[in-house]
Parts: sequence; C-alpha cells; structure tokens
Amino acid sequence: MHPDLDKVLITEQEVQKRIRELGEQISCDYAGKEILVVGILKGAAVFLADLVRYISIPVYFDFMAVSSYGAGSASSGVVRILKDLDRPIEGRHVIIVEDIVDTGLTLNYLVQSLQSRNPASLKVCTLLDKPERRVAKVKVDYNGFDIPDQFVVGYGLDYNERYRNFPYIGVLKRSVYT
Ligand SMILES: O=P(O)(O)OC[C@H]1O[C@H](OP(=O)(O)OP(=O)(O)O)[C@H](O)[C@@H]1O
Ligand code: HPA
Ligand SMILES: [Mg+2]
Repeated sequence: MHPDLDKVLITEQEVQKRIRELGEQISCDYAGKEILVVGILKGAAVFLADLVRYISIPVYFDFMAVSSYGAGSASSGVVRILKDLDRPIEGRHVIIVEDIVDTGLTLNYLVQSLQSRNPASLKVCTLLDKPERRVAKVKVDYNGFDIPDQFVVGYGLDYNERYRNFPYIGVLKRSVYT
C-alpha cells in the first residue's frame, strides 16, 4: 500500500468485480439499443475505460470537462464547462459516467445541462457515492459503492492531481492534506 494512505477501502479485485456487474446490468437494461456514455474528465476516465469493456451492446463515447469553483476548497455549485460534448445528444440514450458523487453539485449541473438538449433518455452511473455529503438532490441510477465521508483517492480520483493511477480506492492520510 502507498505510504500516503491510511487504508485500502476497496481492493482492485472488488472494484473490477463490481464494474463487471454494472456493465452487465447496463447491457441488459439497454438491450436492443445503443448508448452514448459521457465521461466527466478527468476523474471518470479510468472507470469509463474499464466499464465499457464490460458492456456488450453498441456504445459510443463522448467527454466533458467541467470546473467547479468557489471560496476555498468548497464547491460553490457554480460549474463552468471547460470542454463540451463534440456532438448533439438529441434522441440518444445517454449515460453520464462519474467517478464519485459527493455534494452532488457537479452532477446536478450536468444533468440539467444535458437534459435540456433533449436526449431520448438520461441516466447516471457512478463508481462511488458519498451520500452523507449530499447538498444537491440528484438521482443516481447505477452506483458501484456507497462510501463513508472520507477523502479517497485512486482509480481516477486525485488529490492535487496525484494518485489517479492506483488500481484500488484508498483513504488518504489527513496529514497529507492538512
Ligand atoms: O459531487 P461533487 O461535490 O460536485 O464532487 C464530485 C466531482 O468532483 C470530482 O471532480 P474534480 O472537480 O475534482 O475534477 P477531476 O475529475 O478532474 O479530479 C469528481 O470527479 C466529480 O466530478
Ligand atoms: O473523496 C474524494 N476524493 C477525490 N476527489 C473527490 N471529489 C469529491 N470527493 C472526492
Ligand atoms: Mg479531483
């Protein structure tokens, strides 16, 4: 285990097993259709890359990059689009793919933005959900794991852009970020 971590919260094997289940569930739910997965950069890139390999129906990719900014480190809920989708999504079955839903502010904004573009359907798939921290009410359709209110890194999740490459989810030591 990396020395900056308190513990491994979800092992590589547990992550992979759960992503396989999510991919199979999505393939079953959308059988006979094709889907567009929208990855939210940068955190969701690792999850999306693994998830799509467990999806057996036709799947297209697009990506968005957003930045939330506010006073200090707390998200203000004001979200700015840094990179928008390459193409319109009207009439398509869209799944937003996130690594984590924390306050829900980012996702709340994204759902509103994409819903206004008239997709045939819009769902949300996240690897991690921290329900205790929720500020904005958002509906999550596919969730890998509920996790406690601890700062986690790995498998796409960063602290100051570090640790995204870990194949597992770990709890970062407080001393690293205080
Ligand atoms: O529910 P919220 O409180 O809005 O937090 C969740 C968002 O924060 C993280 O992104 P971040 O802004 O750190 O960008 P990154 O993916 O590039 O790390 C994460 O990937 C989600 O998009
Ligand atoms: O626990 C977290 N870790 C990394 N990035 C995050 N963004 C929201 N919550 C987290
Ligand atoms: Mg981040």
